[in-house]
Amino acid sequence: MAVPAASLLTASALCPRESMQVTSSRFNQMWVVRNQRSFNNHVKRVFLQSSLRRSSSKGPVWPRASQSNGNTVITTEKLNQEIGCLGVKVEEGEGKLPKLVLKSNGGSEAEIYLFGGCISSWKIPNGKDLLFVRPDAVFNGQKPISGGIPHCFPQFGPGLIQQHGFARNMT
Ligand SMILES: O=P(O)(O)OC[C@H]1O[C@@H](O)[C@H](O)[C@@H](O)[C@@H]1O
Repeated sequence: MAVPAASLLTASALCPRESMQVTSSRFNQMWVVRNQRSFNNHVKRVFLQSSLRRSSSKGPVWPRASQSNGNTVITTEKLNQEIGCLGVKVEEGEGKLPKLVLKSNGGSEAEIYLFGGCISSWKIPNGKDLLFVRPDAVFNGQKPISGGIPHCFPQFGPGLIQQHGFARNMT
């Protein structure tokens, strides 16, 4: 399961002083993160190297949504067998994308799309949803889901790679 990769990436961004291991199933690598700056530099190096190998006359090819979708298709049923448990269920969400539905004893509920690890909904016990996605958000497993609580990594906003980084395209 690759979801923890996105979560760990965010955790490393939130805890820059912590040393932690970050695994990426997509790149089959494990990094020991000692600090955020060196991790970001490492990520940039990895992408620079791979993009230079694929560079054209137009310059380096940075990873984009359409290139991040080469994962094996796994059914909701199989995902439930792997990670489902009391209060944690995988359901088919918008665009047939799998989402985790978390239910607490206290009556609150959250939904997390595995694509990008995007938290799209958090309902408090009275049923009121405190999060929202953009009304025109696309759920096609290629374009990042706009809204909710996304994983923007390794950058926020525009920069060397696509807006808000590549983590929003990871599954
Ligand atoms: O449309 P995206 O890629 O999901 O980005 C979400 C938002 O990200 C913000 O950083 C931008 O200022 C907004 O303009 C944008 O709508």
